[in-house]
Amino acid sequence: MISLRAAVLGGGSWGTALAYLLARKGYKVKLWVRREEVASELNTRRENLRYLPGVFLPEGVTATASLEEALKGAEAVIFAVPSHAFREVVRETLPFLPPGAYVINGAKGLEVETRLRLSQVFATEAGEGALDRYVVLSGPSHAEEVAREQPTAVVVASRRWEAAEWAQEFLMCPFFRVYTNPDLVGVELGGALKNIIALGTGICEGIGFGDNAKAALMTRGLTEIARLGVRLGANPLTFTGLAGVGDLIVTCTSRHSRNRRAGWEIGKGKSLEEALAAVGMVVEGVRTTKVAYALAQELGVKMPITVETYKVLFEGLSPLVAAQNLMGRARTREIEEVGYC
Ligand SMILES: NC(=O)C1=CN([C@@H]2O[C@H](COP(=O)(O)OP(=O)(O)OC[C@H]3O[C@@H](n4cnc5c(N)ncnc54)[C@H](O)[C@@H]3O)[C@@H](O)[C@H]2O)C=CC1
Ligand SMILES: O=C(CO)COP(=O)(O)O
Repeated sequence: MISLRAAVLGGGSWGTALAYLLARKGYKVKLWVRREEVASELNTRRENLRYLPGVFLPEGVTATASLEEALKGAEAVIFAVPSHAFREVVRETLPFLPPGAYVINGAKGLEVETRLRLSQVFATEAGEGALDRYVVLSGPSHAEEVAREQPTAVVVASRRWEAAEWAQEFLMCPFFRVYTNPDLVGVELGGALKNIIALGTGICEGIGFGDNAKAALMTRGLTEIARLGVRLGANPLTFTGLAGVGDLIVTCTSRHSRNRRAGWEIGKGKSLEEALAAVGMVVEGVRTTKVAYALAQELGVKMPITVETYKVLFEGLSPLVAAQNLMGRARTREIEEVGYC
């Protein structure tokens, strides 16, 4: 592919890793960060010490604190900011967004105040028609491994097939394999909801439970992700793919996962605030638990793991009691529940 210009918005671990990848593909990359000092440190040191130490940015990456400069001439704009900042950054970006540019969103979360998926947030800010150039990027992809060129497979989805295919070609490289999926709703929800289960798995490990408990949480967690997903219009098969089971596996088991780590700290007895401070990076699952809990109540979807995780995070329930509650639920069938609400 000919050399393209890309703007990556967000100088955390994911933004830095994606800027690295795109520059390795030979593109000219502008990495937007909020603070001038951070931009100049990235430009001189070539390393993001706070969020992705040990990774050196290729020459093709220039950091800037100016959105206007970052977006000038960009063929693609990649959002890599936490989901709670997404609406605000979209709003600031719109005046400078080149008309034909594709928007690729790597954030994995839901908006707490509105309970919207991030593509819906984008549509409310940019207009419904802008969704034709909007693509979500999801799947098992820890920044620490992507930026070290470790083999990774991800998925992109858009309501317009051509946009997903464009993003696939744009992102794909020998260490980053990109699949397409037409199910925007399912790919967004899979990426967001798996973080709740990763928190739960971390809690479980922090308590000292073993691999059986972890496997049970992941499997039954996938069931409730699919239940809510189907109720919200997703294709259940998406949850058997990279944005579903794939990302669930990596987030529940990887030493890189911030959601799993935060859960582990809570399982060891830390408060939510202490756990978040110990992680020091965004833990999307905390806010997503709030949204999924509210949606489950409102829509009457059975999500017992989400409910217990919510109570541990926000109502001071002891993790051990939460585990007992899950184990002590009325006996039920396995298969008939899958994909149901
Ligand atoms: N780190 C990873 O391996 C992956 C992360 N993601 C997703 O990417 C999104 C970003 O996560 P990370 O980069 O990992 O987070 P991070 O915690 O490493 O960094 C967050 C970055 O966002 C910036 N930020 C915070 N509030 C902001 C605001 N209001 N406006 C602009 N920038 C703001 C922070 O200064 C920081 O640079 C999340 O939704 C996460 O789930 C997705 C795939 C992989
Ligand atoms: O989504 C991710 C990997 O695919 C990152 O997960 P964490 O935010 O838990 O680190």
